[in-house]
Parts: sequence; C-alpha cells; structure tokens
Amino acid sequence: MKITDAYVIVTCPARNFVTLKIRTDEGVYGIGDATLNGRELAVASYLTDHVIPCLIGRDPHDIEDIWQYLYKGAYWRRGPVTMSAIAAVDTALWDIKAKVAGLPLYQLLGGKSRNGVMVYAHANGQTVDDAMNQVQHYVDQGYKAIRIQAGVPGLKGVYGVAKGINYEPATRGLPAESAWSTEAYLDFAPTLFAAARDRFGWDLHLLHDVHHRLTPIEAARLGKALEPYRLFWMEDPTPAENQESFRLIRQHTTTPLAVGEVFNTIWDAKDLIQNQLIDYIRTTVVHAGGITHLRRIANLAELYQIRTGSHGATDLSPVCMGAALHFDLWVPNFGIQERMVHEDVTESVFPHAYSFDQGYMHPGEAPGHGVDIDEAEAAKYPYQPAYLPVARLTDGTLWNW
Ligand SMILES: O=C(O)C(=O)C[C@H](O)[C@H](O)CO
Ligand SMILES: [Mg+2]
Repeated sequence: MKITDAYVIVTCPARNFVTLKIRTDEGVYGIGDATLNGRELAVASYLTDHVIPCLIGRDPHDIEDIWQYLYKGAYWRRGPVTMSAIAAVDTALWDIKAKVAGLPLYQLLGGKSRNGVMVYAHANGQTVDDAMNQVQHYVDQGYKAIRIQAGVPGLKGVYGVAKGINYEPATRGLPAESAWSTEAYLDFAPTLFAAARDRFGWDLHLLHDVHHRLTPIEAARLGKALEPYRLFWMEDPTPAENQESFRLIRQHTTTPLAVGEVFNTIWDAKDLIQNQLIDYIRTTVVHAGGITHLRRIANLAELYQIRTGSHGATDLSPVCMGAALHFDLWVPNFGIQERMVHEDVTESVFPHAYSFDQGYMHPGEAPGHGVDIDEAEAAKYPYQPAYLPVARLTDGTLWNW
C-alpha cells in the first residue's frame, strides 16, 4: 500500500480548524487534526511545504517509522508546530490502518478498558449564580463532572467566562486584552466552590482551571483553600516551563493537580511525572505527536499512578475528539476527558461516529477513528484570522493568559 497524495484543508465553521487528509493507492484515506489555536497557518505550511513531500510513496502502515522519520529526521525536535503536524500525520495513518483492518481504532490499541469515557462539561457565568445555573443545566444532561469558572468581581473578561452561552477564547482580528488581579481572584475562587457544594452536594466531580495565572506559592494557597470542597482537580495553577515549581505546590496541598494541555512531548512532562508532582496529564492527540506519542506519555504516567485527562476545548477539532475518545476507551490509566460541545456548523463539516449519553462518551464502532470531513461544506467557511487573548495586570504589565 502506498500514500499517493495528501493535502491540508483549512476551514472556519464557527472557528478555524486545520485538517490533513492522506490518500492511498487503494482508495482508503485517513484524516488528522492539525489545529493550533491562533497559529493555524504555521502548521498548515509546515505540513504542505515540508512534510507532505516526504510522505508520498511511503507505506501508510509504517506508522512508527514515519513518526520517527518526521521527528528525528527534521533535526529540529519538539515544539507545538512540529508536533501538531506530526500528530496530524500520525492520526491520519492510524485512521487508515484501522479502516483497512475494518475495526474501530480502539481495537488496534488493545481493545476497550471501560464501557464509556467520562467527560466533563464547562459551566461558567459572570456571577456565581449564573455559573450555578449552568452547572444545573449540565447536571440535567447527565454530566457527572463539571468544570466551573466565574467572573471575578472587579475584573473584566476573565478566562473561561463566556460573553454569550458558549465560551470561545479566540477572537477575530488582533489579540483581545483582558485584565488580571491575583489578589481579587484568590479571595473570590473558594466562594465559587463553597456555593457549588452547598447547592449540588458531594456526588458531582468539580474541576477548575487556573490557566497558568499564579506563582507557585499563590497556587499552594489556592490549593489549600479549595481542599474543603474536594475538587477533582485544579488545572494549570502555575506555568509549567519550570517543572520543579510544582514541588512547592505539592508540599502544601492535597488538591489534585492537572497539567499539560500546552505540552507537546514526553519531555515536557517527564519530571512532573517521575517526581509525582501531578495527578492528571492533560496532553492530547493533536498537540503531542498523535496517538503514537500520547501512548508513550500515558505509559510513563501509569508507572506513577498518574491518570489521563485530555484537553478537549473547542479548538480541538472533532477529528481530535474522535481519536482521543478511542484512546480514552483503551488507555488503562484513564482519568477523564474534557468536552466542550462544538457549534452545529462545526459538526456539519465533521460528521462523526462518537456520541454522548448521561455523562459518558463513546467513539462508536465505525472503522477508523470515525470522524470525516465534508470538503464541500468546509469550502463554504474560509479561514478567518483570529488570536487568543493576552492578559495584563491592572498596572498594565503583561501577564500569563
Ligand atoms: O480547555 C481548557 O482547559 C483550556 O484551558 C482551553 C484553552 O485556553 C484553549 O484550548 C487554548 O486554545
Ligand atoms: Mg486549561
């Protein structure tokens, strides 16, 4: 079997997505997600100009060799652009292999380890009451786990809080600016979870994303303050470039920690995992070199009883979601999967076999990863330049968004 051609489809049904399609001489094709929020065209060019020419004529079954060829062969290793491009190729090749086998992808990984994949929803609101009403909305849909974010009194445009119903951080045009005050946030955050436990009791898993905003000692303080509300996890409490920072947080709190949505290789997570400084690894298919590399990260994490909790915001396309759900159904040390529902127009471009029922998702039984792209629909929505926001402290200092 041979790869005959491959091309990139950039489309903007509600938001931008980059998709790689690989075709073979036997008529079977595979697709992979290559979306890197706010830097989409860099990955599209990396694929079109540098990767696709190296794929033509290769046997699509040689997934491992092609992965090594693209990783070691580039000489310039790691980084989000490189690893998203490799992920797209890898996902498309697993899709092809599973289609040829006539099996859903999870069967090739080792079969199912569970009946369904527990997912968490995003509840948010400008006020605590608004956020609680959204929690109720997701409880009514059967969710067992809910992330809660709310506006901080006195701050405009806080991370995770929607202007309308659904939160979408990327905005058209140049980056939006939002304000940040650690002092205001630290005083407010525990009251949000006190309200949630008061109204919803203890059966619900509650999650929270700090989105890299705190210093290690501030994160330690927040972790301690949240302990009475027994969170499922506190996510990205401090930036993780310096993995050692997490030791300080760990020394002070038993609130479980989740990190890794911005990681792109096992090397970004290695010290955190081996020193048992986190509880959940958030890395997902598209940003970490595909199924092939994510499997290595999960296997390392398993040795230290660290579980997976894959990133699943709206910028992870349905193609990534489909592949991640196959991975989640198989991976022995599964924790949870994030789910932000895509807009209807996105779903119309990406028909998929996965489904949701009572807080659990299932990848479906279609051969491959079960997600396709309708290219005629995709062509109706051309790329729109959009960026993630930046955050500034109240005195104007640029901060971590
Ligand atoms: O879903 C999350 O936990 C996020 O932090 C969402 C990110 O801000 C978003 O995916 C960035 O592209
Ligand atoms: Mg996050």
